[in-house]
Amino acid sequence: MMQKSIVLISGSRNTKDHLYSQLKEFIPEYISICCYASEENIPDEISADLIIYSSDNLKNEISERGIKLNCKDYIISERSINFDYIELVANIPPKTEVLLVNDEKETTYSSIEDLMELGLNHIKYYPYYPGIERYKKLKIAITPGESDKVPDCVEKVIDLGPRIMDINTLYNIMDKLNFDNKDTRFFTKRYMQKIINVSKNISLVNNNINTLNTYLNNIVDSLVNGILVIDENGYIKYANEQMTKLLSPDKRNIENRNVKNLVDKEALKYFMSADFYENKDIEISGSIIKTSKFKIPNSDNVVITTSKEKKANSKSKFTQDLLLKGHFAKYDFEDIIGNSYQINEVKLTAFKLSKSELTVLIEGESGTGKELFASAIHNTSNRKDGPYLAVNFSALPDELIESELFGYEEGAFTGAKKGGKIGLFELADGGTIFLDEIGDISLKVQTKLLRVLQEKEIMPVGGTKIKSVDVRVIAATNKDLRKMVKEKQFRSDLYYRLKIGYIHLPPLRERISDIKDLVEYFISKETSKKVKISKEVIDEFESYKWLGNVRELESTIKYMLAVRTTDTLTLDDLPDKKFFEEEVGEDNCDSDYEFKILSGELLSILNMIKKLEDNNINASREKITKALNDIGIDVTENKIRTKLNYLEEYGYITKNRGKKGTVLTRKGLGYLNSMILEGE
Ligand SMILES: Nc1ncnc2c1ncn2[C@@H]1O[C@H](COP(=O)(O)OP(=O)(O)OP(=O)(O)O)[C@@H](O)[C@H]1O
Repeated sequence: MMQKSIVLISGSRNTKDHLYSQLKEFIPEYISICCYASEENIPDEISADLIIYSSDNLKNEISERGIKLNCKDYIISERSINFDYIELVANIPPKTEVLLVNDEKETTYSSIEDLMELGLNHIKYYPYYPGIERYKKLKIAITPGESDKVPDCVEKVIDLGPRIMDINTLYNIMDKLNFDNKDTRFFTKRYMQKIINVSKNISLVNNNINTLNTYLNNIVDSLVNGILVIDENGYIKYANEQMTKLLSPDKRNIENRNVKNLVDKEALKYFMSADFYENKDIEISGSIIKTSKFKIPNSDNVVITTSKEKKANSKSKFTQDLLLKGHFAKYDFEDIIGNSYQINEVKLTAFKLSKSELTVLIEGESGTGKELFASAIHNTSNRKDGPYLAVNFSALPDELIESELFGYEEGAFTGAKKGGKIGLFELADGGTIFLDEIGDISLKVQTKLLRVLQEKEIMPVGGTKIKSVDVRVIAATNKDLRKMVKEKQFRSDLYYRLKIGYIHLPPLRERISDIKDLVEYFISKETSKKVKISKEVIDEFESYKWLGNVRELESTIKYMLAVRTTDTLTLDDLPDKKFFEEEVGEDNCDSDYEFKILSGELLSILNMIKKLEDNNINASREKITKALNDIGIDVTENKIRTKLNYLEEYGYITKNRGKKGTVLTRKGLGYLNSMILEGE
C-alpha cells in the first residue's frame, strides 16, 4: 500500500513548527507529513494526498504564486487556542484587565471567545490588533503567538504560542484520508488524554480538584459538547452539562438513571450496541446530532460524545450558555462559612425567607456570596427538587436577554429558530430563577419582569399567547438600586416587588472575625495536605480592605497555596499589592464621586494635608506627622505611611516622590468640602 501523505502550508515558521508537532502527535506514524511556511521557501510543485492550509488567505497566496499542486483534496484549518498553555491564563488573578493581541480583528475576537468558552472568564479581555483605532493601555497582554504586535504600554506578555488546529479540523483530516476506526479511536483517546493532562496541570497549579472538574468540563464541552459515560447496562455514570441538557430538558441530574428511560428506541440502539463509531448522525431528543462512541480501556464503561454543532445551532446555544451561570443549586446554608454576628443575622433571615415563597432581593458588593445565598435559599425551600437556573445579565445585550428569558415564537424575528424557543422562565417552572446583576437590565426587560412577578405569566417575544409559570425569583445586585430608582434607571414598582424579601450581605471588611474561618475553609477546600497559616498573615488580612470580598480572599489563598515553599503560609507567600482589587477603575467612574467615609484619624490627616497645601508647604510624610503631633494627635511616621496608602487607594490623594510630597486630588478636596457642608 502506498504511504499516504499530508502537506501543511502555513504563513510563518513559528506556526508551521507548532502545527507540525500537533499533527505528529495526533496523526498515525504511517502518514508522511511535510510542512512549509510561506515566509520561507516553498517548492514550485507540491504533491500530496491532502494539503492543509493554516488559513484561508494562504490558499489564495499559494495560487497567486503559481505553485503547482498535485493533490486530491485540501482543508483550510480552523484554529483554536493552544490549551497547552492556558494554565498561564488560569493563573492570572481574577478581574485583571488584559489586552488580547492578535494579527487581525477577527482572530482577536475569536481568541477572546475561545478563552471565554474554555471557562477562562475570570479576567477581563480587551482587544488589540494592528490598526485598531482606540484601545485600553494595559500592562498585561495575552497573545497567541503574535508577541511582536504587542503595543508599547504592555509590560508583561503571555504568549500562548500560535493557535492550533481545532478538533473538527483534525477529524476532517482523518475523514479525508479515510482513516479506519482503530486510528480515529486512537486519535480520540489521545485528544481526551491531552485535555485531561491540561486540566490536571491547571488543577495542580491551583491545587484544586474543583478547578480540575470545572476546566475539564469546559474544555471537553468546548470540543465535543456532550459527554456521557454509561456502564454495560445503560446506567449513567457521568453526564456533563450539555449531555444532561440534551437528554433531560428539565436539566435535573441524570447520573445513575438509565439511558433507556431518556432516549427513544432508535437512539438507544446506537447507545447500547456493541459497535463503536465516530461522527455518526443520530437523532437524539428530536435533533440530528453527530455522535461518537468509544470504550474506556480496561473497563466495562463506554463513552458517548456528541459534537458541537458549529453551524445552525451554535449561536443560540452559546448565548443561552452565556446567560446561564449554572443549572444546579450547589450550596446549602452549611456551605456559608462565618460565625460573626453580622453573617449569622443574615443567614437567619435568609433561612426564614427560604421557607416562604417570597421574592427575594439580595444586595451586596461583588464577591460577598450573593449567589451562595440564592442557592442555599433554593435548596432549603419547598422547591428544592425543582429546577434552579442562575442567570447572569451582564453578559448579554438586551434583545437577547429578552428572548432567552421569555422565549420566542416561530418567526418572531429574522433568524428565529423554527418552532420558536423555550425561555428560561419556562424552563425554571416549578423551581427558582436567580437573576444576578439585576441592576444591569434595561427598562424594557424590567417591564416584562414586572409582569412575571405580578401576574405569574410570560409572553414570549413575537407571541400572542400568554403562558402561566410558577417560578420563584431571587434577584441580586451590587448596585445601589434605590439610587437607580431615584435616577429613573430602575422601575420603582419592580424594585418594591423584588424587595419583598430582602437581604443585605455585609462586606468582608465589616466582619473581619470571619476571616480566620474562611481562610481555613479555603485551605481545606483547595488542598488535602495539612497546610497552616501564620498568625501574622491573619492579622495582616484583618487589616485589608477586601474590595473583592470573599472571592478575593479565596483567590489570595489559592495564590498563596500555589507559591508556598513550606506547609505554613507566611507573610512571604503574600501576593504583591497589585494582586488586590483596586477601587478606582474605568468601569467604576462613579466612584470618583462616591466617598468612603473616613474615620477620625484619616480625616485629620486629609485636613492636615489641605492645611499644609493652603500654606504652600509641601506635605511630606515627615511634615504631616509633625504637624499632627503639634496639635496633639499622637501618630508615628510609620502609621502615617499606612494611612496615606489607604487614602491614595481611595483616590483622595496622590503621593509623589521627592519634594512635592502628598497632594489632595479633586476627590479629596471634594470630600473635605462635603464634610464642611455637612458640618454647617
Ligand atoms: N460565606 C462564604 N463561605 C464560603 N464561601 C464563600 C462565602 N461567601 C462567598 N464565598 C465564595 O466566594 C466566591 C464569590 O461568591 P459569590 O459568587 O456567591 O459572590 P457574589 O456576591 O454573587 O459575587 P458577584 O456579585 O461578583 O456575582 C464564591 O467562590 C463563593 O463560593
